[in-house]
Parts: sequence; structure tokens; C-alpha cells
Amino acid sequence: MSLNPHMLEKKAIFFIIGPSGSGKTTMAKFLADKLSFEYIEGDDLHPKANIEKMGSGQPLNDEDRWGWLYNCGGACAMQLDDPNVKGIVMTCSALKCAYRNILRDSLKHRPGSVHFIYLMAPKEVLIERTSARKNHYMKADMVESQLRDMQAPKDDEKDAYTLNVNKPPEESKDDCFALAKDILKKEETYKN
Ligand SMILES: Nc1ncnc2c1ncn2[C@@H]1O[C@H](COP(=O)(O)OP(=O)(O)OP(=O)(O)O)[C@@H](O)[C@H]1O
Ligand SMILES: O=C(O)[C@H](O)[C@@H](O)[C@H](O)[C@H](O)CO
Repeated sequence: MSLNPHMLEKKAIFFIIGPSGSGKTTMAKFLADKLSFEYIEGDDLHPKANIEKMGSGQPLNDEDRWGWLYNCGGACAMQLDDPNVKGIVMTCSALKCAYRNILRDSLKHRPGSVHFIYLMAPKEVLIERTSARKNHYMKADMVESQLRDMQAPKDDEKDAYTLNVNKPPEESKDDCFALAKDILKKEETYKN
């Protein structure tokens, strides 16, 4: 089936980024549902070795992450080719600017606009949330290293937005949806 370029112009990709416990999965699932976009969980694309490394309490380094980031970009690019997909919400920590550049690069020839929503919360909150979580490979003592690597998007990353998620989950979900709608309205990529 041939692609309809007009339809494709309207596609949008939201990367929900941030450190462990910031609420990426919670926000992304909610947003994908509200927008009827595809949801992709970036953690599912980590090689087994990365999950094992994090599970053993060792932070990932750049070398561990490059391949995974290309996989994340690739997974989005594949989904965008599906004419039934009007947008994607993907979780991906994308802690550093260089990591976000890989995602941007992977998608620059694809017919969709890329946006990042950085979920910002103080260390104490991240520790509280990750401590409360059971049966997750990423333990609370990894928060420190996540924040060490976290490069909050600066003003020159025009496609990146910061959301304060130091709030109850329902409030954060509403804020996230409102922000996404604003972005889409601004970009005119999505009309309801
Ligand atoms: N805004 C929020 N306020 C309070 N708790 C939240 C909020 N968002 C998520 N949580 C809770 O914090 C925990 C971590 O959330 P979630 O798994 O979505 O984060 P995450 O960034 O995807 O984490 P990870 O990357 O480590 O898997 C969950 O128990 C979730 O219910
Ligand atoms: O780049 C990284 O260090 C990882 O993607 C992590 O951020 C975790 O996988 C995630 O947060 C789950 O706890």
C-alpha cells in the first residue's frame, strides 16, 4: 500500500524522558491512550546485558547506551511507516543531549515531528518512588547516578519541554496531556 504523504505530515512522536522513577511509563501510557497514539516502552529494547548491569547496581555508560538508543529510534521509525499509526509515545530515559541527538537523527528523514517531554522531579521524590516499587530491576540507589547523567534540555533544544512532575500522579497526567496538546496545536501536526 502506498503512503499518503498528507496523512504522514501529521504524525508526531513524543519521547517521554527522565531518570528512573520520574514517571515515564505512567505518563507515556496515559498520553498514548488519550491521543490514540502507539505506545513503545524503551526499556523493553535494552539488551539483556544492560538490564542485568542495572539490576546488579551498576549504572550504564555511553557505550552501553549507544546501540540501545539506535534501537529506540529505529523502533519509532518502523512504526511510523504504518499508515494506521498517527503518532507514537515512547519512553526513553534519553538522559543526555547526545542521546537525544541520536533519536533526532534516527527520525530526521521520517514523516513525523519529534518532541521530548522531560519529567522533572527532585532526587528525594525519585528515591521515594523507586523505593516504593517492588520487583523492578532498577533500585533506588541508582537514582544518584541517573541524576549525574541527566542533562536537562536547555533552551537551544527547541523540541524539548520540561514538566514538573513533583505532584500527585493524576495532576501530572493532566499536565502532561495539556502540554502535549499545546505542542501539537503549535506544530499543527494533530487536529481532533
Ligand atoms: N506524578 C507522579 N506522582 C507520584 N507518583 C508517581 C507519579 N508518576 C509515577 N508515579 C509512581 O512512581 C513509580 C515510578 O513510575 P514509573 O514506573 O512510571 O516511572 P519510570 O520513569 O518509568 O521509571 P523507570 O524508568 O525506573 O521504570 C510508580 O510507582 C508510579 O506509580
Ligand atoms: O539510560 C538508562 O540508564 C536507563 O534507560 C534507565 O533510565 C532505566 O532503564 C529506567 O529508568 C528504568 O528504571
